[in-house]
Amino acid sequence: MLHTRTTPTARRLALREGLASGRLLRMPGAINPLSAVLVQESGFEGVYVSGAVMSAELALPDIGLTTLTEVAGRAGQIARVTDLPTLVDADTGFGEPMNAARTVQLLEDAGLAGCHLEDQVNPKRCGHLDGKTITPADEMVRRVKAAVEARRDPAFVLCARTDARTVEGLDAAIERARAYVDAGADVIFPEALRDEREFEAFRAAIDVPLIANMTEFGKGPLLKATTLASLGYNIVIYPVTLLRLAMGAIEEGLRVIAEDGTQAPLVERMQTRSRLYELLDYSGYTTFDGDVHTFSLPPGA
Ligand SMILES: C[C@](O)(C(=O)O)[C@H](CC(=O)O)C(=O)O
Ligand SMILES: [Mg+2]
Repeated sequence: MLHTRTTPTARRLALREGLASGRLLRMPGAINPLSAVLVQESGFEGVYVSGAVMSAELALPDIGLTTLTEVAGRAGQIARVTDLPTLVDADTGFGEPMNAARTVQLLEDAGLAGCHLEDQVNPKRCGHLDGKTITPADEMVRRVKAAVEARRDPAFVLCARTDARTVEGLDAAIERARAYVDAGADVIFPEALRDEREFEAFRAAIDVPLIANMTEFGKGPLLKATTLASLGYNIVIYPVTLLRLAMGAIEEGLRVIAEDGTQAPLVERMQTRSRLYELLDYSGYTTFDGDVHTFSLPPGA
C-alpha cells in the first residue's frame, strides 16, 4: 500500500551488494511509477529512469531540456513505489561541476539509489547519435569529483558515463573511464560500444562495475543477458524499451479506434481492470479501510 517501506539507504546498499555479487543486475526503464511496480513484480533486480524517456513523455527531444527539478521529481515518484534500487540518468549534471554536486544531493533526497553523469557538453544528445561533442577529460573529472564530494550517503552509487567511443575511439574512451574511476566513480557506463569485442576490451581494462546499455535502434548489438553476464558486466539497462512498446501499442490502438469507430477488437489485448487494481493493491487499502473496496467487478473485467 502507498509506497515502499524500505529506506533509500537500504536500497542503495542492496544495489552495492548486487554490484559486488558479480551477478548481472537487469534494469528496465520504467516509463512511470506504475510500470516500476510491474518491473519489480516481474522479478528484475532494479529500475532505471531514462532521460530519453523522461523528455519523450514531455514530448521533448533528449537534448538536455529537462531541468534538475523535473528529473528529481519524476525519478523520486518512481523510486518511491518500488523496493528495488532505482538508477537515474542525470545527463550532464545540469551544468557546471557545482550543478552536478547539487544534482547528486537532490537525487539523494528523492530516494534514488544512484545516478549517472556523462561527459557530453550541452546541448547533449542521445549517446547513439552522431555529432556528439564531449567535454575535455579534465572537465569531466571535475564533474565527477564534485559529485563525489557532494554525496552525503556513502551508499549512493555514482556512475560516470563516457560518450567518447564514437567521438575519440575505444582507447580514448577507456583512458577517460580510468580517469573517472580515479576521480571516485563507483561504476562506469561505456556508451555506444559497437560489438562484443569492445564490451570485452572495456571489461578487461576497468576494475569497477560496468553498465551495458541495450537500447534499440542504436549503434551496438542487442546482447542477451546471459552474454552480458558472461562478459562480466554488472548492470544492463533497457532504457527506452517499455516506452517503445507502449507507444507502439498506443499508435496501433488509435488507428483501430479511428478506423473501426470502436475499441472493441482491442479489449482482449488490454490489461484488465482487475489486473490494474491488483497492481494498485486495492486489497491492501481495503484492509486499511473496509469502505474502499465495496464494489464487485463484472466477469472478465
Ligand atoms: C540511456 C539513455 O541515455 C537514456 O536517456 O535512456 C539514451 C537511450 C537512447 O536514447 O536510446 C542514450 O543516450 O543511450
Ligand atoms: Mg540519457
